[in-house]
Amino acid sequence: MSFRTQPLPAARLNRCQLFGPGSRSELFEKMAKSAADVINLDLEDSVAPDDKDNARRQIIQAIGDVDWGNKTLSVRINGLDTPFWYRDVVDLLENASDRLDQIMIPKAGNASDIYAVDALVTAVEKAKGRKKPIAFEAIIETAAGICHVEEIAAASPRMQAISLGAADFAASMGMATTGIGGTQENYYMHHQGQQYWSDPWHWAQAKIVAACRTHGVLPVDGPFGDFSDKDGFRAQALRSATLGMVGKWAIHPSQVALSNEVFSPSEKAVTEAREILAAMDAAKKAGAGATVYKGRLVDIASIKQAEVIVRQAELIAGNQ
Ligand SMILES: CCC(=O)SCCNC(=O)CCNC(=O)[C@H](O)C(C)(C)COP(=O)(O)OP(=O)(O)OC[C@H]1O[C@@H](n2cnc3c(N)ncnc32)[C@H](O)[C@@H]1OP(=O)(O)O
Ligand SMILES: O=CC(=O)O
Ligand SMILES: [Mg+2]
Repeated sequence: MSFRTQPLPAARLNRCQLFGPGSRSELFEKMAKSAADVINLDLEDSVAPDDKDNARRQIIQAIGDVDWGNKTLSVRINGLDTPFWYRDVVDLLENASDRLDQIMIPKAGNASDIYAVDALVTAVEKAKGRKKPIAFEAIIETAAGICHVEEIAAASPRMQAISLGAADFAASMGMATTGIGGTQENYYMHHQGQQYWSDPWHWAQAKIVAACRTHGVLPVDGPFGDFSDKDGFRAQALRSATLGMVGKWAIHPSQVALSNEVFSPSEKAVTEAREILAAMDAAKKAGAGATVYKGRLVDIASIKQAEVIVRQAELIAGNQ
């Protein structure tokens, strides 16, 4: 292993990110009362161009007025290819209260995109004497973004999370689908008369997870458009969790509980993880690096695996 140890990501819960358009202020209180760990107030694609100024004003007002509890409060700004993004950053940083935690940068294509937003944010923070540094999350949702995901993860000490945005990603890649995430009807293997569905998002997710883990950034799965399909959402979220992602977006309140459930380790998993740690502790005292737990090998790597689950359980317990 490299002598550089893998940095831990920010110690915060990110099991579910609930989105809502900045133009729909009647949703803000409902979002604040939800069980989502992260709130994403949107200035980008859920807001019509003529409504951007109004949405910006409403969001700035609500950041100060609404009780957001202990949630991470994030605003998705417009992409760097639009005339809106600089005004989003300047107005937010000049006028929003210190309750704002994070800015989400959509369609990040390379490290320079993050650098540009960082330069602007840093200047306004200094000019206004803002006490709390704003964190960044980015969305990988273009061909350029997935090619450069590692440099994006490393681009700024402000970077705390990266999501896969399945809708724009599919469009940018020229994928033959209008579905947002989940199983794609035509993506299957055929064997002896049977169809076996594959996961077209898998490779991009794995690439994002590796880049994030290398640089201590939280990897997150993005939207699942069909909010009436709970089984489909759960299957997608379970695959993401198994690959190392820490959470998923909710584009409708009905997806919040599902996401929280999938990205919270079960009691059984936590008990097992603690038992593995205890078994390895006993092995260490006996001078062994490996032992047997429930008939299977556990060794020093198992300690690190178990610690992932215990750390998440402790974060959840600390949040209650
Ligand atoms: C795909 C690429 C992306 O960029 S995704 C991220 C950007 N998109 C978004 O932010 C969209 C977020 N979602 C929404 O705007 C709405 O949920 C959509 C999907 C339009 C559905 O709205 P609507 O028809 O009002 O839903 P509904 O009648 O089923 O609502 C039931 C109750 O829940 C509420 N609700 C709705 N959406 C939210 C939300 N995002 N956060 C919190 N609460 C929400 C509704 O107001 C309604 O409440 P009540 O039962 O009447 O009190
Ligand atoms: O912004 C999210 C997406 O899926 O596109
Ligand atoms: Mg998008």
